[in-house]
Amino acid sequence: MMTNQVAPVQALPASGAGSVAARVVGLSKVYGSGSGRVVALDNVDVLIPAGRFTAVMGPSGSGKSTLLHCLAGLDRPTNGSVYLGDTALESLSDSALTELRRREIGFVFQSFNLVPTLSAEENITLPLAIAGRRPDRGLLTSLVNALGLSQRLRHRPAELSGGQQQRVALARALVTRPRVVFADEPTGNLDSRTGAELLRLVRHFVDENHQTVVMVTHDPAAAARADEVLFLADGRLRDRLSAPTVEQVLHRLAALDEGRS
Ligand SMILES: Nc1ncnc2c1ncn2[C@@H]1O[C@H](COP(=O)(O)OP(=O)(O)OP(=O)(O)O)[C@@H](O)[C@H]1O
Repeated sequence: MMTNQVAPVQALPASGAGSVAARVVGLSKVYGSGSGRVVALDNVDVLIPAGRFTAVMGPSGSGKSTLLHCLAGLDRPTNGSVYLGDTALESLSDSALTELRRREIGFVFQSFNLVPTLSAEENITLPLAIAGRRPDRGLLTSLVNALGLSQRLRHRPAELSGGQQQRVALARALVTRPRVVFADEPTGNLDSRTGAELLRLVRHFVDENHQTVVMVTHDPAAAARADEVLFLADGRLRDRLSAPTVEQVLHRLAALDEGRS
């Protein structure tokens, strides 16, 4: 059932249709040592296609967030390689990695992580301000309109609903035109209707703007909005499912549990 194959590095085109946005090869991540040693990821190969929506599922502690953090350059692997496009992250110094992250990666967190003292607009443009770049007004307007935030730009996060805050966080992740947006349980703090609306917007940016998105989720309905679901268990890639339905996702999760017991 599992097709855990990674094409040779040289054979992968850098951009364009059918290209690869990111990949990990032989990725392992070990935390701690001695009796506190935890193998969070164990020799994982994953390929993230450009312009597609990939979901990552698996039981609690299976390594989903660790995989996302390694892919996004927020955490360094113990072994193996992470590529963003053609760039091997291990070849970069910490400052070059920070620079690359600012340019090429957007991140959406479960808890929104907005700056409470800044307005919605200031939160959205913060990554550009940090990078010393001016906002592209056309892009900003189209993002704000697509996300239904035009009447909320002067509001602070505390004056916004959870769904609005997460839409601000999504705009902030998209405003730099990143190569990949990583989302760690972006609907985890939203009710199901608001979560579904956020996923509709994510899907819109994938379909209309060819945005690459990788999302960790526990919710089969959320995963079913993706083009492909990767299933992790015990730090390993156990299964993958293309064009998922909710029923198929549930079935694969059950099979994953049976495989572990
Ligand atoms: N900084 C850390 N120090 C020590 N162990 C860690 C650290 N981060 C993660 N782990 C361990 O690594 C394993 C994988 O954690 P990870 O957060 O990636 O799992 P997850 O699948 O995202 O879980 P959840 O669904 O509960 O968020 C777990 O056993 C966790 O306890």
